[in-house]
Amino acid sequence: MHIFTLAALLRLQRGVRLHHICQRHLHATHATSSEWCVGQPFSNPLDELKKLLQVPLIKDENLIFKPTQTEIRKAQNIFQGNRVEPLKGIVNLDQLPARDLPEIAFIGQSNVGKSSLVKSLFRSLNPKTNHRLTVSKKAGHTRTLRFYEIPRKFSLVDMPGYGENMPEHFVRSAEAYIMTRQTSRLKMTFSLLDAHRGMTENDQEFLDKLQNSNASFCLVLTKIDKVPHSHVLRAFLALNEYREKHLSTALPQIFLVSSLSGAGIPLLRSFIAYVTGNIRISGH
Ligand SMILES: Nc1nc2c(ncn2[C@@H]2O[C@H](COP(=O)(O)OP(=O)(O)OP(=O)(O)O)[C@@H](O)[C@H]2O)c(=O)[nH]1
Ligand SMILES: [Mg+2]
Repeated sequence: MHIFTLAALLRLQRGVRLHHICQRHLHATHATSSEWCVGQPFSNPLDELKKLLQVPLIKDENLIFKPTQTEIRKAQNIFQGNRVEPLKGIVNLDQLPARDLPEIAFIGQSNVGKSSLVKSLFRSLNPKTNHRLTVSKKAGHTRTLRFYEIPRKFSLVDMPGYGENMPEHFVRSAEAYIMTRQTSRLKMTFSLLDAHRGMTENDQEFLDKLQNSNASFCLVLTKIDKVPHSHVLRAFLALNEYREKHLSTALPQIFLVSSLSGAGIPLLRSFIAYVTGNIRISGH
């Protein structure tokens, strides 16, 4: 079954409000970032969070993307065994690439880790590409839409962020691209939120715009290495609760990643390979 059909079905479902339950059942923990996915590079960091609760973290049916280890491994080869071509950054949408490749966009507040995530997805595959993709401590570093193509497979699109030091063209460039790019081209928009900072008013405003658009989008919690697991759990539950209340069109599954440690990256690679039609996932 195609993922959008699955997502459409799941939109109709309502999850339980776990946030309040969690406050009562949270195990005391001081587990640190370095303990994510130890010895299991292909696992979902969410599995680590499950250990902190005595009740289910999320409903089983909301975990809709469950590839096997073999399927995840296959996806790594697509990212790490192919040449990546960075295109020239653009601001005007009439300069968008004409090539008919599936696209995946990364959006979020400035400094949330968009460029780092794209870099991490391609890491170790092509050092020449890695050094062209720059990141910075200073918010507002990426100023244009940057397409990174794996020829004949897909493009990942890094973008400027909203919030601090947002470029003046943000609405007519990044935002307009996400809201108007035909869904036949833009297969998925990853909306990034910082596990350390939690969801901000700017995030809520942008997520509400996505909800009111035709864009297919899903939520990604970044920088999970930066804070204790209990902090990530609270950020996850708050985001999941917001999703249940306000974001019925978002994919019900939230991804957790650390671009620094690589936790969650193989799973995200396999999801991208799947939504762009580059691998098959059994049962989907
Ligand atoms: N600890 C940690 N730091 C991260 C992670 N991802 C990004 N960072 C740091 O966060 C800062 C911002 O990262 P970028 O990838 O440039 O963020 P961005 O969203 O592209 O920012 P703009 O281009 O300014 O919109 C940099 O100092 C990164 O090193 C992560 O997973 N863990
Ligand atoms: Mg950037």
